[in-house]
Amino acid sequence: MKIVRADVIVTCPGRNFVTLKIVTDDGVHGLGDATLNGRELAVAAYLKDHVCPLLIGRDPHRIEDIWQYLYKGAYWRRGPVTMSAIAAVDTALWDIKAKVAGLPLYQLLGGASRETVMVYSHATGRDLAEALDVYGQHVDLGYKAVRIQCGVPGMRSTYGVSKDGEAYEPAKAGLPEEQYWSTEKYLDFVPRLFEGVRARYGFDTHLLHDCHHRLTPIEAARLGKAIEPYRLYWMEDPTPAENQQSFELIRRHTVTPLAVGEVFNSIFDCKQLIEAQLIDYIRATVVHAGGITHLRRIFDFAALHNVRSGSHGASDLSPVCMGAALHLDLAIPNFGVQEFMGYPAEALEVFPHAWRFDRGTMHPGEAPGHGVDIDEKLAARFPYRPAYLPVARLDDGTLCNW
Ligand SMILES: O=C(O)[C@@H](O)[C@@H](O)[C@H](O)[C@H](O)CO
Ligand SMILES: [Mg+2]
Repeated sequence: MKIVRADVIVTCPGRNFVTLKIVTDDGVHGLGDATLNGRELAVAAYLKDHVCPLLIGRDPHRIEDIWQYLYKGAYWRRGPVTMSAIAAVDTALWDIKAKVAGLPLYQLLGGASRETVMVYSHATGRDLAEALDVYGQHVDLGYKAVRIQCGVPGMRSTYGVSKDGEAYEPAKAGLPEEQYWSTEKYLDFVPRLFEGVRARYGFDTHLLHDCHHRLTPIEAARLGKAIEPYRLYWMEDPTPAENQQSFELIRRHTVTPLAVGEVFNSIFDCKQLIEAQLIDYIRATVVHAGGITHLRRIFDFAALHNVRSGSHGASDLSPVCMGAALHLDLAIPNFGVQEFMGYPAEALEVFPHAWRFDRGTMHPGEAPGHGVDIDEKLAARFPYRPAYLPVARLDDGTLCNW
């Protein structure tokens, strides 16, 4: 079998997505997600100009060899653009292999280790009262794990909260929006949010929260310690993880579980975090961490150190990525939880999918491959629209972590 075509499809059904479609001489095709929020066209160009021509004529079954060829052969290793492109190729090849075998992808990964995949949803509110009400709505929908984010009194904007009460979407059309941030106000307020959740809903649901890289290690340590009575499932991205050693300081002070990894693209971004058991959940995902092949390697390494998975699944990771992620989630022994924000209705139409959601759990479905396809005619009706993640500044104008 040979690869005869590799096409990059850019579409914006509610938000921008980049998809790689690989076609074989047998007429089988596979899809991979290549979406990098706010830098979509860079990955599209990397694929079109530098990767697709290298694929033509190769045997699609040689997934590991093609992965190594694209990784080692580029000379320039790692980085989100390169690794998202490699991920797209890898995911499409696994899709093809499973389709040829006539099996859902999870069967090729060792078969199901569980019946369903627990997902966590996003409860957001402009203030405490709204956030607590929305949390309750998610519990009523059957979610067993809910992440809560809330507007902070005295702060004009904050991470993770939609302005209009609609579904939260971080990227905005046009140039990046400037937001403001005050760690002091946040740290004063946020323990009350978790106290409110536990007082009203008890301890039956897993409670999650994303700090979105905003704290210094010592601030994160202070927060983790303060919120121990509310027993969070995890505190996510408390501080930027470029310096993995930072987490030693946080760990020394708190038993609040830590989850990190949505911006990671390689096992080397989390090697120390995992080896030294500085985190509890690794949140890397298929599209940004080199595809099924490389993410499986990360998860297996994490399993050796009692670290569980908690893959990023925001709406900027396409329904193709979600499909692929669910197969891995179902198969690996050290699964923790999968993020699921849902998608705009148009996106679900552009990407027909076998995965399904049922009261806080998901399943990748039994279709051969990863089970997600693309309606190219419909996709063409939604051309790319520039959209960017915001940036954040402190009161004095200093640019800080968003
Ligand atoms: O945990 C999450 O879902 C977030 O951190 C994301 O919304 C993140 O900001 C976006 O996916 C960035 O593209
Ligand atoms: Mg996050």
